[in-house]
Amino acid sequence: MTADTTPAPKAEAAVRCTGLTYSFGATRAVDGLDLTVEQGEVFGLLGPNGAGKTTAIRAITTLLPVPAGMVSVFGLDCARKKMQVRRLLGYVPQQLSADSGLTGRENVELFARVFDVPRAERRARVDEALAAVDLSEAAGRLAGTYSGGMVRRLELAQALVSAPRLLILDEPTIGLDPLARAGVWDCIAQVRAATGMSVLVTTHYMDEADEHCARVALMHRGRIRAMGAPGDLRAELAAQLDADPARVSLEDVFRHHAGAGLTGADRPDEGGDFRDVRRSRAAARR
Ligand SMILES: Nc1ncnc2c1ncn2[C@@H]1O[C@H](COP(=O)(O)OP(=O)(O)OP(=O)(O)O)[C@@H](O)[C@H]1O
Repeated sequence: MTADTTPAPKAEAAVRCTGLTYSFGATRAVDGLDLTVEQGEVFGLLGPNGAGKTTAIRAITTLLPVPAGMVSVFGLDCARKKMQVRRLLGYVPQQLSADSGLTGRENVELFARVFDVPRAERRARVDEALAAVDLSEAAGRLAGTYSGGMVRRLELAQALVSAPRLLILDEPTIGLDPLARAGVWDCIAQVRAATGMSVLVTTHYMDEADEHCARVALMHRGRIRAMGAPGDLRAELAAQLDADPARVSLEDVFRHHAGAGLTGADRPDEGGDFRDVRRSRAAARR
């Protein structure tokens, strides 16, 4: 008897974008984006302010139309199966979505109702979501009394309560101190390990993506400039430059692929590079 060598059918990708293009008037925010997020992976979409990350995410979440190209989530066409796609998603937007006048628990309960979690399961699912982000003890306090890190984790609980297969997070750690950032990433890792859900996250913190994402896409001016496992991208550049791989960062990879344009010198309205962005956000917080 011969062994069956037929390869197992490949699982449908969690996200597949092919030639996604989106313009705001004359501004081409996303310019022919090809991207695949495999099931179960944590995928980082990286780039400076204005790179087109949020626009791409909003097309994937069906909040923006797909005027050119194709976007699918678990094989469902985002342009034609909006409601089915939405049922598979948990989305934490960049803007704060928690209500400071409600307790942590009430915020999560609200999302459970909005996402139509069956009434009989609601209490248990809210408890589980709060426990997953380590907010069980603080659940009875008003969200307005939470620290920045707790608010971000609360928003994560809001997105998790509907048990999504794909979690999409837009800049989940922006404005947080290093300890709070680590707390958010720990929650993401634990939930992913427990549920096997796929995670698509945008950030311009290259060091965080390097540590926490299985694969990343480096985006600049609406286009992907490099894509792969962070370690592979760093090793490739080190080999090209004949440099010590330990001394090559993901930020170096980005600079290498995005070139001089990253400084914004030829696009003054966008302004600055990663270090400038970090500095300006830090200054804004002060
Ligand atoms: N509603 C809008 N109207 C007009 N232009 C927009 C709008 N939203 C985004 N843009 C422009 O589209 C481009 C991509 O913006 P987008 O917000 O997708 O970038 P981003 O990578 O998410 O940036 P950030 O890290 O600041 O969130 C930018 O040039 C931006 O100015």
